[in-house]
Amino acid sequence: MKLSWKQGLGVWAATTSCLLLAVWLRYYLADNGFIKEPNQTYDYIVVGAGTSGCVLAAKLAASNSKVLVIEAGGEPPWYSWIPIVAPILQGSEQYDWRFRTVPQKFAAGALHGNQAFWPQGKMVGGSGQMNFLIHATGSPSDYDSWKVPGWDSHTMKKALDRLTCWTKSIVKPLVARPSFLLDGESEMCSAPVLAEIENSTSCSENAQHIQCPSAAVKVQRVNATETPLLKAFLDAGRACGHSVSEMDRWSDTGSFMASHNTIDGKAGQRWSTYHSHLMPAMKRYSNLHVLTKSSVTKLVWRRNKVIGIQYLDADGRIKHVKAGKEILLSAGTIKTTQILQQSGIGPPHVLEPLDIPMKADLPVGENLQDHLQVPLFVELNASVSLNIVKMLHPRQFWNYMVHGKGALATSGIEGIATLTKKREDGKPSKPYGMLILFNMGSINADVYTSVANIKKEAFHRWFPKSSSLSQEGFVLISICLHPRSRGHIRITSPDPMQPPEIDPAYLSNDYDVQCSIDTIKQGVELLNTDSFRELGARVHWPTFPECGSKQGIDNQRYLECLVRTAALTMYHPAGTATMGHKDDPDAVVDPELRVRGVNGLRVVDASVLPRLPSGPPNSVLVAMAERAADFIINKH
Ligand SMILES: Cc1cc2nc3c(=O)[nH]c(=O)nc-3n(C[C@H](O)[C@H](O)[C@H](O)COP(=O)(O)OP(=O)(O)OC[C@H]3O[C@@H](n4cnc5c(N)ncnc54)[C@H](O)[C@@H]3O)c2cc1C
Repeated sequence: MKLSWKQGLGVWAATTSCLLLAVWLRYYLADNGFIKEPNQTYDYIVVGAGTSGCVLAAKLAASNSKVLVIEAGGEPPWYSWIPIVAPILQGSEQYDWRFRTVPQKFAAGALHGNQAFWPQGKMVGGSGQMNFLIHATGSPSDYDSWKVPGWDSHTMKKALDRLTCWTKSIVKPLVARPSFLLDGESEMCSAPVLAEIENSTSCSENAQHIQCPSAAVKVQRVNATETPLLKAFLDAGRACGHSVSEMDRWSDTGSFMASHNTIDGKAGQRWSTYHSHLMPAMKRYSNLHVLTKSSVTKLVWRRNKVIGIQYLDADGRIKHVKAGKEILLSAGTIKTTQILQQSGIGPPHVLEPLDIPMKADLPVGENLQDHLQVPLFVELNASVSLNIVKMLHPRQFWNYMVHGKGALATSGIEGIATLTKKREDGKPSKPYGMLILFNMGSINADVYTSVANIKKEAFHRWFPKSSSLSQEGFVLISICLHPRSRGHIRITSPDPMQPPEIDPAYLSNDYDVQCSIDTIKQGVELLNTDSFRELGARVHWPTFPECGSKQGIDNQRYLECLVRTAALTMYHPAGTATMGHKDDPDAVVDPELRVRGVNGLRVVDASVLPRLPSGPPNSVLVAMAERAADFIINKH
């Protein structure tokens, strides 16, 4: 029987809808353990069910404690499990906090009002439920530079190794575990595996001996033999004299490699800490309660001890819950800062004008830092990239729904390079820049301009071919790994529902501009190698009028202007409740993440990072939260 195109479309739409419904049912019916009304008292209250909060809650619940997780957002939408759709959640009123910075003096020229938009997840899973899934562990020198007792590179390596389990390709087909082992249980990698590394060689001997952790980060490595673009990236790196490594390396020397993404390789799904930690713990422990759509506004005090929280429930009523042991703030950098200041923990110059009684004079909100990215579009004339037409092909849906494979099962991030350079004494520097290969030829102007606040005209000068849905190409992202600019987050009203003032002071330190330029130059150099020439690679230098008419790599003034115009957030705000030695005046929390001078309160999220690691921080935060849970369990 021959179908007309309309009938064919109808069959395709019906099949797709059924499959989507099946996925939806699978996730929604599986989620239990959410409560409507909390008890009056718990041992621990975890504020925020994001990357860090999910880990803490699961580990504390496994220690037999009564745990309440309180989350401002609701359950994540079913489509958040599909790796490629992450950007769709940005800008959503329901799932994104939609923070905005104040106008930036030295950056953000392409953005309306020089204001950067900062998406942050507002749902169970937090920002880890909408992120781009890059798994990175940083470099050893990152942790040593913190100079915080107990957080050196040696300790962090152990914590990160405990998280991730590498295995070799011959153990395929992968068998996903039905639920996670929790405390005290473990298994070997060679049996049901928790991580997929295809074609790995460097770790294969070790793989049999590594103990899989109780609740691991599943990591899928993009396979260079399947993606010609990644192969070209790695070959170009090699041709330019960089080292290329098979696996995530624990080293300060920098290298090019395939991206490791936190994707469940078997199902092709996002692997956030909701999935890895909270969801299995909710199914297993009746002492773990999760309350959603409830926003914590303040801490409740008895003298210098925090004994509970005040929150607004889903109907906007003010309510209170007590914690017998501790409150753990894991609300993410911005909201944790806000809750602390609103509760009287912060610097006098923030609290006094608002008549908020001071409980602890600490530099909460200072030391704000973020990674900035400069994305450049590289056009190709070979059919090797993803684009919207290819992604929407019915075969991709089928492949995804039936096999958990294909374009929808990827994040689009395929290659990562950590860069070093020669110092004056001839020795290599520590990693300073990162290149990311984002395999996406067509970029939707409406989506991108609205989520990133980009002026339409600037966008078209930046991504001139974006209107073609079948465009071949990729986005080469350059990141300065250790920016020196520091900003702040400050509340400007005693009303907890008013957003705080966010000023990252982007590019206020000239080092950050030059660091971005050096990274861009190393990225563009790759395009002159045979591997990219064969694909017809051509970079589009944005033609911003304010940057003059001489675009290109040899024009320093153009490059400076480009960075100040086109740098965007890489979504990693951190540092505002920084961790430090217990007597360090710049520290908000001590090495065990207790708020200095306050009893019963810890902070466990990106705000405690003294300095950003050499890469996206999500997996580092998972390791930190696992360690924090150990501190807490050992204490009580
Ligand atoms: C778009 C995007 C892409 C990213 N890509 C990557 C990547 O590829 N790789 C990577 O490593 N990192 C990435 N990141 C960064 C990474 O996801 C974050 O650093 C990490 O998730 C932060 O974890 P957290 O625990 O500090 O906070 P979050 O995960 O943001 O969790 C905070 C939680 O607290 C809740 N909350 C806030 N206020 C309250 C309140 N008052 N009451 C109750 N609950 C509250 C929030 O709703 C949220 O669920 C990305 C981030 C974004 C936004």
